[in-house]
Amino acid sequence: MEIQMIGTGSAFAKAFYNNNALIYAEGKTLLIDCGTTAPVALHRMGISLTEIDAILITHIHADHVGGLEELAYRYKFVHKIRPLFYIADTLVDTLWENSLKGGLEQDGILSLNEYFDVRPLREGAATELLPGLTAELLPTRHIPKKLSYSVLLNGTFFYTADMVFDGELLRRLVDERGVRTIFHDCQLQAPGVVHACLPELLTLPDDLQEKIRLMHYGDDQPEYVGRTGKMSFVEQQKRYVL
Ligand SMILES: O=c1ccn([C@@H]2O[C@H](COP(=O)(O)O)[C@@H](O)[C@H]2O)c(=O)[nH]1
Ligand SMILES: [Zn+2]
Ligand SMILES: [Zn+2]
Repeated sequence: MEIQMIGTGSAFAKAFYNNNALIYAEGKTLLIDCGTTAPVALHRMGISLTEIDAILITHIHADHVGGLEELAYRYKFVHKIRPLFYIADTLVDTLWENSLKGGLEQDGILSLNEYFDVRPLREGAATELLPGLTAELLPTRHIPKKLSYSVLLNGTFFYTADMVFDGELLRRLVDERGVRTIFHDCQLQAPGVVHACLPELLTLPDDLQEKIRLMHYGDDQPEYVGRTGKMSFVEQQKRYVL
């Protein structure tokens, strides 16, 4: 399994694309989240939508779902394919009713299923998304009363969506679930109100920090190189073997 972030930026970053990822496994490709900048990032990387076999959505913020209208139209009317689309069962209706319907509903097209092969996921249940690629959604805290899910891939790789600091969860995942690598969203300056912030992540013991790579950062990221303890930054568009 390999990962390539098409972007590593925060919601407001301008020097980086939105924090969305491509996962490569056994010749197939999964897109995790599809923010507003995803279509242009994929285009500039030379990646065709036809190379993406499935999409997984973590939560409903524009830097994670804002590119879906364009993808839906291009898949349906240009490529004439309906890719697999994974999302927590608790978010399916909200995504359509509150985010996409205004743009995508038209005569004879009344649901997200017309564009994507929607496969609702139950939280906590490991599901094979593509051959050789299983995912388990873990509800993690982000915005009060707003559902957001982090993802455990193939049991060993933990990809936070957007989440506040939760050192106990990270400890349990490593000690009890065998997680070896963590890609963690990170707000570089305190306070981390809706994300983990760097000062909080720096309180983690070295053995956890060594497993963590930081993503979802702001345009000030270059100022923090060398100031992240045992953690390191994920580089946008570089491929990592997991
Ligand atoms: O209660 C809130 C809600 C949002 N924010 C800011 O907005 C962005 C939302 O985008 P994310 O993708 O979740 O980052 C968040 O980073 C905050 O900057 C907030 O401060 N408080
Ligand atoms: Zn975000
Ligand atoms: Zn968010």
